[in-house]
Amino acid sequence: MRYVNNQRERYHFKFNGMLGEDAKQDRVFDVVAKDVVLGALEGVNGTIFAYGQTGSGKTFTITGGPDRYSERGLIPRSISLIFGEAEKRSDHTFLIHISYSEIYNDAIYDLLDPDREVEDLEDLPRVRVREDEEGNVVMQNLRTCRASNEEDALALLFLGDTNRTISETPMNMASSRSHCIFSVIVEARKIGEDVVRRSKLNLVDLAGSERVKKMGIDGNTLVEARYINLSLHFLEQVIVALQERSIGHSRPHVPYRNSAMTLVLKDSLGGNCRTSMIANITFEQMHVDESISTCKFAQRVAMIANEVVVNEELDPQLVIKRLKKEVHDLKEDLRMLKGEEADRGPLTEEERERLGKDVAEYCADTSPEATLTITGGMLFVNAGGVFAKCDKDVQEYIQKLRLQIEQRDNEINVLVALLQKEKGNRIGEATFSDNSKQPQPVNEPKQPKADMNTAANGGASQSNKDHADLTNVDALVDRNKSFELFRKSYRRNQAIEDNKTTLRDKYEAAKAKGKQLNEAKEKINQLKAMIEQIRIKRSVARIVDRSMEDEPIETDPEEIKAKAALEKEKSKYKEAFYALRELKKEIEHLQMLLEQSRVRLQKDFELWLRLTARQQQESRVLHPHDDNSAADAEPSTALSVDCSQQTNTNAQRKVAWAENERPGATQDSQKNALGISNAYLQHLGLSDVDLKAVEAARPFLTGNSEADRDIIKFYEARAKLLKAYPQ
Ligand SMILES: Nc1ncnc2c1ncn2[C@@H]1O[C@H](COP(=O)(O)OP(=O)(O)OP(=O)(O)O)[C@@H](O)[C@H]1O
Repeated sequence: MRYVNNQRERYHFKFNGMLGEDAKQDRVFDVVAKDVVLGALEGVNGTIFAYGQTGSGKTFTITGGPDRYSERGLIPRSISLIFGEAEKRSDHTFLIHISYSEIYNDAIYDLLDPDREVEDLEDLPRVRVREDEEGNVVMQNLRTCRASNEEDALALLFLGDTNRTISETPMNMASSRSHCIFSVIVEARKIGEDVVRRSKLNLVDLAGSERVKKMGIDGNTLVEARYINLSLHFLEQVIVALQERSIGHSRPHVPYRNSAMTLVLKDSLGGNCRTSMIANITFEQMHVDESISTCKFAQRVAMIANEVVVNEELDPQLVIKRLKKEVHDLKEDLRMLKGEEADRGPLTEEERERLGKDVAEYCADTSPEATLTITGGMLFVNAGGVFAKCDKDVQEYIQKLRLQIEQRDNEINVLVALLQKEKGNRIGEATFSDNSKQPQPVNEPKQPKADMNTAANGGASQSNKDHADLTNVDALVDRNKSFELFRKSYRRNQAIEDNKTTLRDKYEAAKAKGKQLNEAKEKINQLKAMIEQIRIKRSVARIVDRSMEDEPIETDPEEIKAKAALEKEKSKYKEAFYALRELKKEIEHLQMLLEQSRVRLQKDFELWLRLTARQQQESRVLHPHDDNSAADAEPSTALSVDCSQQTNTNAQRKVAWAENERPGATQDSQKNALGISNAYLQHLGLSDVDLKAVEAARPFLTGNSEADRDIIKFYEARAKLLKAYPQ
């Protein structure tokens, strides 16, 4: 700790590890997530959550980048590890379910909704969260979908992400203004045992932890920001309470119930859960305050000690199954001992004789090890009086079996009652649905309002209710042209094109591997047939020529050669098989990325269209006789602009950024510039909510046109001024 001018200059934090800017996603996964995910397979609950300021890379870490396969985040990597391990553990059976929810303004929404035409968040089903009598958190109305394999699980992730993208408002397009929780519910049973292990793995992407004060925001944006800050504040309160508790302060209450987010994450925070927190920070000087506050928060979280146990219990279903089998076997024994026969004819003379002999021998044998083995179909035969000697023993044994059966039946009844009660409890808490019943998310991705081609072809199906005012704008008459124009200069177009090329290459590679696989398979079959032939020939030769009988089989040079070739082909086959499997995964991932890019491109296009229309209308109103209304006035660096008389909005707009950049600008002149920017917005009837739309549009405003450059500069300048002089 160091102080300069009474200001703290240095901070020291101690964490489990630090990953630099150049850390790749696979390393992040290995360091942060791998153990937690493997724990979930062993019945230990796990949570991984990312916390940090807006834009620090939380979504990138948890879900992944939008462009490349190598940028897959913790969720797809965890899915891959879970199903890879499940396949390896052949002595276990695994049952995997997925849920995916979003918390926005303290309300929880189910992102795995396959049915509806989602246009905004309110179209998604609402989830209620409550605690049961034992304090367990119950999510009511949250869909929990079965995933039989990795593809199913990825398709569900994709479905949720697509719903998330579609339901984003322009205000939150540039950043996630909600918390998202992707959960994997694992049930593992060892074959032949009655025990089941259950665990839940949560991967949580929290909303950005700052912003309200810096942006002069109002309306929905302010409400949204308040909710985010409030829930993060409650999260902090929970962490502080837990921290105090962990260092021995007796604190009666941990305020989980203050917000939906803290309640949902109750177990992850201070409960039975192995929790990893990722503190995402930005190194830039201007974000140093947020970075320090993120580190402080992480430091507190690091001090909480959770108590983790393996969630293991007897599975009533399995016990019932085993007991039923036992009862069945006992009944069979009983029937046999009572001499009840299934429909078999009478013993033959020969059987009678043999049975009589065996029984006589058994009865004559006085040693305790004496056994009677009855073979063939005689097991259920009424052997007449042959058991007379052992009758008393048999009666006792029968009685014992009866008692055992009764006991087992009782156990079954108790377990069935238990199971019914449990089922009753679960009804209404979560909807378990078999994924196979849902529309396949991969092959039939959620269709946005209109697809890329529809948009390019006139967008007849496009909902125009928001854009009715666009119809008179010349530049927007031809949506085809507009779309093409937009697409070409779209910031992410290059990444989309690159992905298309990669996808084509991967298809080619998969085709080549498929060919290799088939060739190896064919050769394996040929070699097997060849070895078979060699063996037949040799056997025939041995029969014909008795002198060959002594020749050792293993040294047949022809067979040895064929076997070596077979081994070689088998390893080629294996190599091609695994390569093809990897390629398949990569191809599917790329397909999903492209589909998501398509959805986002369409949304961005709509937003751009709206902004362009607004710009043009603005120009027409202000310059009705000026065809070249975009002509610029020089940016004014002198703050003599009187905004009440100012009609040239371009100049008015430029004042803000010019003043912001001007060397030697004073506080007063900058505040004045901010005032002018306010007046500018007011003059146009724009609010900061609209400005947020501009902000959202910024990443894809290319800066190629003067108007675009203007908006970008204005937005940047206003953001900086607001940061310096919060209103
Ligand atoms: N490690 C990285 N490598 C490359 N790009 C990254 C990395 N981390 C983040 N980015 C990029 O930075 C931008 C912001 O990241 P991201 O959206 O993940 O931030 P965030 O913390 O989730 O923000 P918010 O809280 O606003 O949602 C994105 O465009 C993302 O692709």
